[in-house]
Amino acid sequence: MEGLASFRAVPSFTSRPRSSILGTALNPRRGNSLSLPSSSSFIVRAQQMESKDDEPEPVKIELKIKEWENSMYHNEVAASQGIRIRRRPPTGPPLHYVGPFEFRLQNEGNTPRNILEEIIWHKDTQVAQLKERQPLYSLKKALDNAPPVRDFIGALRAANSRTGLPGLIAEVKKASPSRGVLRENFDPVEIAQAYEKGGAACLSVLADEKFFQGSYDNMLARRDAGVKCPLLCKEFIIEAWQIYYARSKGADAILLIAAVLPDLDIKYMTKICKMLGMATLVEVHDEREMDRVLGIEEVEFIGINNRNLETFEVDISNTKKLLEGKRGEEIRKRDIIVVGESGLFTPDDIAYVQEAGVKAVLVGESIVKQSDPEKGVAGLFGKDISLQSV
Ligand SMILES: O=C(O)c1ccccc1NCC(=O)[C@H](O)[C@H](O)COP(=O)(O)O
Repeated sequence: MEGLASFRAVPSFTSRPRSSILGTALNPRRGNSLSLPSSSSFIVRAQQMESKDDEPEPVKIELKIKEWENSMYHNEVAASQGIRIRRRPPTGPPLHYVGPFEFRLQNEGNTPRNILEEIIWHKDTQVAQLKERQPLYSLKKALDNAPPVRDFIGALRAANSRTGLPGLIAEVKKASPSRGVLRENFDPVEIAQAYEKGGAACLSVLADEKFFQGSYDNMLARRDAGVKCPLLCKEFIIEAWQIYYARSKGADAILLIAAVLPDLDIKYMTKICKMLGMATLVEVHDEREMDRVLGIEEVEFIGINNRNLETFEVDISNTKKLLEGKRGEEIRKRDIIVVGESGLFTPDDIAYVQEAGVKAVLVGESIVKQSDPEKGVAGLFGKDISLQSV
């Protein structure tokens, strides 16, 4: 269904030069013709190319076409792997004209279909801006001053053998799209210290500002405050540049979401992490994603999210379902560490996912909401799991 989004009068319809580009373009990667949306909407896209700089008009149009082709190509590959999350269309909603009026139509193609897609489209814009300020070559130089990498998976294994319980990745989470603000009085460093004292093996730090009220700077602040737990940068990664950025801010591990990234991206980004000494937690939500990820030999660390990031529905039996049968066997054979993520509130929940086969859990809401997060950790496990206790 189409809806009117914005509407304004333009001085003259003919004052805007129309491009002669029509409904097909060459896709250089495949050397064949790529089918485009209806020619009229494509002409309007080309018309929209308002300049940010002094590039001549044909160059700008060419660049926009390339940009458009890239996102279309990505979406085609992603869709062939069952990925529903699309990349942001580079030119936004197309313009339409009626007499002297110009208006934009919101439709399936140019409006995010769910919250995850909205986050990804926002990331796309944000990363483009950040990259302009700090291109990859200067980011790579900044890595020389980054704090040394700590062994994220090693810390989880050690905690698991010390306590006999899943190692805890405690999430420092102020707010979320599904739950709103979780904790008003939020001091990220104080919460991290409390989690560590309570026995967390690692911390998950939300970096996204717009949807989670997180920040990259929280990571460095924690390290400066002497927090020793390795840090997972909880961010929506769509480009390798973000991995270098996370490392420069002190991250020891990053998250890759299989619902967003095609297999080749996961493989490539996992290799970059390895090169940087970081761990890669690859997150899945359903059997199809699990099978894709198990098909990537570089993967050694998998998170099963019990939350559907498109609908927010949470069901902890998802962890059990994905670890049953052949998948569980393969995971054990390859000694892959599995993390049960989201919706874990009680010692029974922890016992349930442990029984299903996880060696670690990622928990946010239930512990961050406690007035004393250190005690919250003990409450979650039904016992004191701090270093002093065992
Ligand atoms: O938590 C959300 O609302 C959310 C929405 C969209 C994308 C991601 C989202 N959360 C990320 C997570 O999966 C959780 O922060 C993490 O697993 C901890 O979950 P919980 O213990 O239930 O807070």
